[in-house]
Formats: sequence, structure tokens, C-alpha cells
Amino acid sequence: MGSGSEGEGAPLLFETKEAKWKNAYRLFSISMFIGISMIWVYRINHIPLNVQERWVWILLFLSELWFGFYWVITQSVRWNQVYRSTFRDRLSHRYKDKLPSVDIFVCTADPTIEPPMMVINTVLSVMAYNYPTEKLSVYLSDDGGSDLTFYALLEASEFSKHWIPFCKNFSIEPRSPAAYFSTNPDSFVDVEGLSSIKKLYEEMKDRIETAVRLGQIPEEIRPKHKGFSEWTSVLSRRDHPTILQVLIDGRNPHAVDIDGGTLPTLVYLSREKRPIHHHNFKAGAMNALIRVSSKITNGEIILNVDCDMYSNNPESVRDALCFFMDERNGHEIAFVQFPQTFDNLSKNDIYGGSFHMIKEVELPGLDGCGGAPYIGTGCFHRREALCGRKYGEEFDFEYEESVPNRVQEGATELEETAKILADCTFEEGTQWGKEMGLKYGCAVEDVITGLAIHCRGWKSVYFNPTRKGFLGIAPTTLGQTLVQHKRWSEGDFQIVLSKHGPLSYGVGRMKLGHQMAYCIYCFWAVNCFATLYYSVLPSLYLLKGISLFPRITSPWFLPFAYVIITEILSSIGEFLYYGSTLQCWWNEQRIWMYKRTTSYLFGFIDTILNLFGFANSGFDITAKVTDQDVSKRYEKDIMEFGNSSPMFIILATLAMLNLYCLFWGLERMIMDAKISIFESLFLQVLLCGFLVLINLPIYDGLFFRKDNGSLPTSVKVKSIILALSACFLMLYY
Ligand SMILES: O=c1ccn([C@@H]2O[C@H](COP(=O)(O)OP(=O)(O)O[C@H]3O[C@H](CO)[C@@H](O)[C@H](O)[C@H]3O)[C@@H](O)[C@H]2O)c(=O)[nH]1
Ligand SMILES: [Mn+2]
Repeated sequence: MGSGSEGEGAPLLFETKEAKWKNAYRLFSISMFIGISMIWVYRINHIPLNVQERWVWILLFLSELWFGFYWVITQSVRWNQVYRSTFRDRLSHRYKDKLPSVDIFVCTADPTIEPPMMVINTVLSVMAYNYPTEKLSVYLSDDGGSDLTFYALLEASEFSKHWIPFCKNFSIEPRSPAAYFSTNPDSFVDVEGLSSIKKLYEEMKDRIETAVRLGQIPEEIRPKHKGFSEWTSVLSRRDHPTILQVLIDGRNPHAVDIDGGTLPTLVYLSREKRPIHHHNFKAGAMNALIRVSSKITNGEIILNVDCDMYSNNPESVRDALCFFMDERNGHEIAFVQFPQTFDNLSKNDIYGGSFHMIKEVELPGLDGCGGAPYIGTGCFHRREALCGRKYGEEFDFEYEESVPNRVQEGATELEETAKILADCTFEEGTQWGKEMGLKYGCAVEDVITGLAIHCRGWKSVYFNPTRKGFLGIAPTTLGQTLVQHKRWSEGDFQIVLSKHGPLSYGVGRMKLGHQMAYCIYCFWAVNCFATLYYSVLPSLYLLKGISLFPRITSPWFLPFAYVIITEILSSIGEFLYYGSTLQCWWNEQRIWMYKRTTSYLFGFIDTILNLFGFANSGFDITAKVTDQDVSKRYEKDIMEFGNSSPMFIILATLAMLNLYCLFWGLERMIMDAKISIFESLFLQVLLCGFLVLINLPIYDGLFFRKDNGSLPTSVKVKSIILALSACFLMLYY
């Protein structure tokens, strides 16, 4: 692929544009750096003589060193952003019947958190891609080992015979039935066609949801497919043999839709699980899929989506191929990553789930300095690169010989022979999870795998088209958001500490800018300390009336003012420029604080415990269903607490502490009524005031709200006592 002779010299299949204002930004960035350095100089030159103040001073200096250093690494992604666009017409015209085959992997892990209806909507959306069906295969990996999910997939295989021709005949978008029907397709031409397909869908939905509600498959359905008998040997979801069922065999001439068109191959896989074998979460599932699919369809390109990420754009496969098959640059591209976008975001994006800056600024920046990271879903891979081939090297599958050739086999024999590839013991003594497939032992299997691919000499591309390629479900409570970020920050921190981190293995294998860019995420966790110091110490010293920053009239005030004001203005500017709102920016600042003081702290601690063998990192699956009350509050952008998690105790304590410090500190200043005190404490008042403003939803949750999403009394009591003790210690000790 990509090296075909016919296209040499032909127009490119994709185009790359650089960001506007690049040079202006670079100048601005240099001026910021000067400002930051001046702050460091101020700290070094003004170390107080008083011993007690001295340690606080040094901690603040270390925090500022850290913030400055972190700011420097974030410049890597602002230095050279690139934006990609594709020419699908050229691709279709040039490669008509020579398009590669594509295997699509959908992962699910739990039928309660990830309802089968949602899973099959994702499956149906990718089955209906605008791509030759005989070259398209969809694999569902079910780590939940659930016959309910299997049943839903069986229903979907029947429904697809109607759905796929319907989508293609009327060119509808999006192709997830649930998403499509919820768009109120009023203007639709063929009213009868629409209502009949909708009826089929509703009936199917009804059957599946009834089965899910009852927790079992209707007896009359069982005899309809041999697959159900496999569940007799399932002891539990953690203890069962491999279940592999080819539900639609694309090679079978009878596997056709209602218009007689070929159907894509559809496969259900639940890999073997045994209590004594670690299953390595999603990475383990993906590796089993890579091997099993290599036996059945062996697509050259692999698309990986989470079960909640339906395809929103039927052209995405062709978009991705424009990169892989481009005659000049395609051969070095290992994967094409689409952004993670969500269709359940609330108006003001209270949990920062839109990842606005990551999508619009950071990922294009990473793309510009060596390659976008692999972020787990909405990513097209070259199979060979994912399997561990170095760029430019010949490739062969080591497991290829062990199983007879697929072409001579029928679906049933194929199931038997391919099954062993998903057994627990298959990976023993092999490079799977190390040099082959997705890497094990890291909470962000995706990022570490992408990094390894970059270290093997490959490039990758970030593609963010106007019509989004995939839409998923973002967490709808504060707790879930913080837990998800704990997993991410922990995983990313594990990477930098591992042998294969950007600062160890990456040296000499990656460009400096690319290493720095990865470090933005790898050092997320470390940010907790500087942020905690900064949100506690200046406020406590305000309470005591001791200044830790230059007074307003001092020339040293200028660098602080410059850095603070320009940082705020430029970040607001970026937000507005990329189409977001001021309110979203404000909410983003809040969630950024909350993540840094809780998720990152816990992520840091767990990584260290893990390193010394005291803990094992798990994979807390993010919930994709929300109860009605909670989702009503979410839609109104009301922050959801609802339990007494230790994370909330930290947040509430910090909020209370700053509230006390602001009021008592201000009160003292007013009593003293000396303008000079105000001048010297100005920045501390500002910082403390900012922290109080940002924490308004917490005071609301502690004292005013009565609903189930507010903060429980125990959190109120604990946070008040903790914050008061800190203040008294500060004042009288
Ligand atoms: O043992 C497991 C655990 C999870 N999953 C699947 O992994 C996907 C992602 O899990 P989710 O709970 O939705 O986590 P998120 O935090 O939303 O996932 C993001 O972060 C993960 C890494 O932490 C990546 O794997 C994901 O692709 C990325 O979307 C889902 O489809 C799960 O079904 C499995 O297949 N097996
Ligand atoms: Mn998810």
C-alpha cells in the first residue's frame, strides 16, 4: 500500500496546512519565557531570613519552577501545529477495486455499564460504512462474556440486512440507528420506508431490552443459534473458555441483505478467561482480536472503537485510506487518529469533557512534531505496524503457520481453528503484550502502544474533519470524570517511569519536540504538588498577614502581572478562537484545578505504590448509563457529587480553607486599615479570591443544595474540621 507505481507524480491524496500566526505566537512565547524567568530570579533574590517563612518561600519557588518547566514543555505542541485534509475522490478514482480490506474491532466489557443496545448501535454504524462490504469485517470483543450481548449481536446481524441497504439507498447520516432516529428525520422522502425500518428497529430494541431486564435470553430463541450452547461451559465472566462465533460469513454467497448485496463479515469473540491468568483488560482483548481476525479476514487496516463510539461519518474509512495510500508519504504512516468527540456534552461543558484544547491545539501540535498519539478509539492502524514491525522492515506473522489456511475452511471449522488464538495460554513465551500488539501493564495501553510505534520509526496522523468521525459518551458526573483522569494520569506517569518512556527509550528514537509533547501527558500526575502548594500556602499566609509576593509598587510585580494576565488572556483567546465560550473556559479552569488536586494526586500515589509492588492498577470502566435524576442535573450543568469519596473531601477542604482565609484575611486587613498591607498582599488576595470563586459549586453542594447530587453531611463535617484546624494551626502555632 502506498507504494503503488501508478500514483507516482499523481496529485496527493491528502494535504497538510500549517497553523496561521505561527511566528507571532513564537514571539509571544519567548516574552512569556522571559517573564517566567524573572519570577524565578525574584524568588532566588528575595529568600526571607525568618526560618518559618523560608521553607514556604522555597516550596513556592519549587512550584514556580515546576509550572515554568511544565509551561516550557507545553510549548512543543504550540510551536508547529498542522491541519490535515483528504481528497477522497482521488482515492476512489485511483484505487477503485484495489482498496484494502479493513477489520473493525469494537470492545465491550460489561453488559450493565455498557448496555447491549448501545453496543450494537455502534456495531451497526460501522457495518454501514460507505465501503465495499466484502472488504469490511466487524469483530465484537466481549470481555463481559455475556450471552445477552451475544444475543443482541445476533439480532443486529438480522437487522443489518435491512439497515445497510437503507443507509446506502438514502445516503443517511449518522448510521447508528439510535442516533439517526433521534435526529427527527422529518424531511425524509420515503416516509413508508422510514417508518417500516423504524418499526423493525423498535421491535428489535424491545426484544433486547426485555431480555436484558429479565437477565436471560428467551427460551424460544436459544435453538435458533448454535452459539448459545457455548454458555453451558461459562462458569462466570472471569472463568470461561473462548467463545468465537462467526455470525455473518462474508464469503458465504447466501449472506446477503434484502437487496441481494453482500454483507460485511460479523464475528463475536469472548476470549478465554481464567482466574489464574491476568487478562490485561482492553489491551488483552485487542491482542486476541488481532490474532483471531488474522485467521478469519486478515484486513490490512484495523479500526478500533470503544463500544460507545459510533461512527458519525460513513466516509471515515476512505478518509483514513487517503493517508495510508498516499503515494508519497503514506508508507511511513502507522496510524490515523480521529479525535474523541462526544454527543452528550452539556451546554457549558461542566466537566471539561469536550477536551477542547487537546483536540484543537495539542493534537495538531503533536501531529506537527512527530505524530499524534494513539488514544484508544477512533483510530485506524496498519496491521503490520500494530503487530510490532519496525518501519522499513519485512514483516511476517509468527503464528501464521500454526493454523491451516482459511480459504479451504467453512465458518464452523474456522471458529474451531481460530479459537485457540484467544486462549489464555496462547501468549505464554511470546512477544505479545511486549513487542507485538498492544502493550500490557499500563493503565493507558493506547498511549504507550502508540509511543512504541513511534519509537520504531513510524509516523502517525491526526485527522479532525468538520463532520466528526466518531461520537461517544463522556462521563456525566464529577466522580466519574475524576476517576477517569486518575486512570489516565496514572497510566501516563507509568510510561515516563518505564523503560519505554519518551525520556528513556525515546532518546535518539524520537525528535526532542515529540518527546516533550508526550511529556505533557506523562507529567500530568506530577502537577498535583505545585497546584496543592499554590492553593494552600499563599492563602494561609494571607490569613497571617505575611506577604509571599512582591508588593504592587515594586518592579518585581511586573513579571507576575505579565505572566498572569497574558496567560489568562491567551487561554481565553484560544478558547474563543476555536469556537468555545467564556463560560466553558471558566468551567475548564475549575475542572483543571479539581483534576490536579485529586485525580493527579491519587494517580501519582498509586503509580509509586505500584512501582514498589504495593498495589495493582486496575481499569475502572467508565459508566455509559446515567439515572434520570443525575442526567437532568447534568443537562443543567449542575455539578454532581452525591457520595463521600476521598476526592470530594479534599476538594471541599480546599474550598473551605480558602473561604476562611479570604474572609479572615480581608477582615484583618480592613481592621488594620493600612494601605501598605493591601499593597503587599494584593496577589494573595487575588489568588485566594479566584479559588473561592472557582469553588462556588462546592459551597452550593455543601450548604445550599438539597438534592441527591449534593455533598453529604459527612463531607461537610470533615471538610469544615480539617480546614479550621489548618487555619488555627497556622495562626497559633
Ligand atoms: O477489561 C476491559 C476494560 C475495558 N474494555 C473496553 O475498553 C473501552 C474503554 O473503556 P472505558 O471505560 O470507556 O474507558 P475510557 O476512559 O472512556 O477510555 C479511554 O481510555 C482508555 C485507556 O485508559 C482507552 O482504552 C480508551 O480507548 C479511551 O477511550 C471500552 O469499550 C471497554 O469496553 C475492555 O474491552 N476490557
Ligand atoms: Mn469511554
